[in-house]
Amino acid sequence: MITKEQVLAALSHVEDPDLKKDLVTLNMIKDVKIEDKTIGFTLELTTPACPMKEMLKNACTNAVRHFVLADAEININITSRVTKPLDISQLKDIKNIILVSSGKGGVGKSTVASNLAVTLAKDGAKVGLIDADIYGPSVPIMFGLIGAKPSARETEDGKSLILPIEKYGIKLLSLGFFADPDQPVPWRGPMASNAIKQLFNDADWGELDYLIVDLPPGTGDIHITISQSFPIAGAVIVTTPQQVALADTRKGLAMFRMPGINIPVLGVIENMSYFTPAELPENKYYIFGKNGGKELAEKYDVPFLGEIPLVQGITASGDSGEPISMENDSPIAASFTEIAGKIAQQISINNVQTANC
Ligand SMILES: Nc1ncnc2c1ncn2[C@@H]1O[C@H](COP(=O)(O)OP(=O)(O)OP(=O)(O)O)[C@@H](O)[C@H]1O
Repeated sequence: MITKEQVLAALSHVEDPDLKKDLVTLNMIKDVKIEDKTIGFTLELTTPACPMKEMLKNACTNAVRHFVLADAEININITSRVTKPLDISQLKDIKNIILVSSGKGGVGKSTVASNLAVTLAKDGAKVGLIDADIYGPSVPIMFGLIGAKPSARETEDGKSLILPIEKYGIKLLSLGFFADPDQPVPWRGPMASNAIKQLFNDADWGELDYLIVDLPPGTGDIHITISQSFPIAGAVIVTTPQQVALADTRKGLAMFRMPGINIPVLGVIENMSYFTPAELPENKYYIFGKNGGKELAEKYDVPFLGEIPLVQGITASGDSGEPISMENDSPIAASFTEIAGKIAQQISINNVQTANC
C-alpha cells in the first residue's frame, strides 16, 4: 500500500526553482490523499499568478511516478496563499504593496497599473488599486467611475472608514474621487501627503494580496511619504524606449535605492515598445528605438519585466472604462499576464528571502 510518507518523500525531490528549496520543506504540499493507485494532493503556490504553475505540476507528477508508482493516477489541486514581507505594521491585512512609477509623465504608468490590477485579479488574487496621481488621477476614467463617490462606515470604536469602490473584482480608491474634476491643481504639499496616507490608513481594504499604487510621475513628496510611511514590497518602473524617458527613469531608479527609502526595485516595464499593425500581426516596428528598457534594466541590475506593444485599442478601452486586459484573447492581455507573473514571482522570492534572514 502506498503511504503519505512515500508521496512526500517523492515530492521532496521537486525544487521550486525560485525559492531554491523543495516543495515539502516549503510546506507547499497539503492534503495528501491516497486511494489504491490514485494519489491526490494540493500544491499551494505563493501566488496565483505563478508563471511556473504548469512546470511545477508536471515535476510533481513525474516525481510521484518515478519514486512511488509508475502508473499512478495523479490529481493535483493548485491553490495559493500569497506571502508577505515580515514588517507589515498597521496595514496587517494588506500583504504586498506594489508601487508603479515612471520618471516621466504620459509613458503609460496608469495604464500599466490598472491592467496589472486586472490581470492579478483575473488570476484569483485579492487586489486593491490606489490612484495616488495628484496631477491627473486616471483611475476614475479607466474604470468607468467618473463622478463616483466612495461611501464610509463607522467602526465599533467610532472611527470612520472609507469604503473602496469595487469594479471587476478590484477595490479602488483614487484621489480623483475626492476632488472637483474642474479644479486645476487639487492636491498640493502636506494636504496631498495627508490625503494619500488616508487612502491607506482610513479605508476598509479588508484582506488584500496585492495593493497596487499608481504614483504621480517623477520623484517627489508623494513618493517619499508613501515609501517612508508604509512597508512596500517593491516598485516597478514604467518607461518608453525613448532616451528622454530613460534619463528620467534613471532618476526614479536611483530614488528607490536612496538610504531612508530603500525599496526593492522589482523591475522595468517597457511600454509602447513596438507597433504591430492588425493586418500584419507578425511585423513589429520599433518606432521609438529598440531594447532601451532592457538595457536600462541590465545596467542597473534589476529584472526586465517585459515589453508592451503600442496598440490602438488601449486608449479606447481606457476611455470606455474597461482596461484592455479584460479582453482575454488580446495579445496585450498576454503581455500583462507575463509581466504580472514576473512581478508576483519576484515578490514571493523576496518574501521568502526576508523570512529566512
Ligand atoms: N501601449 C500603449 N499603446 C497605445 N496607447 C497607450 C499605451 N499605453 C498608454 N497609452 C495611452 O497613452 C496615454 C497616457 O497613458 P497613461 O495615462 O497610462 O500614462 P501615465 O504615465 O499614467 O500618464 P500621467 O502623466 O498622466 O501619469 C493614454 O491615452 C493611454 O491610453
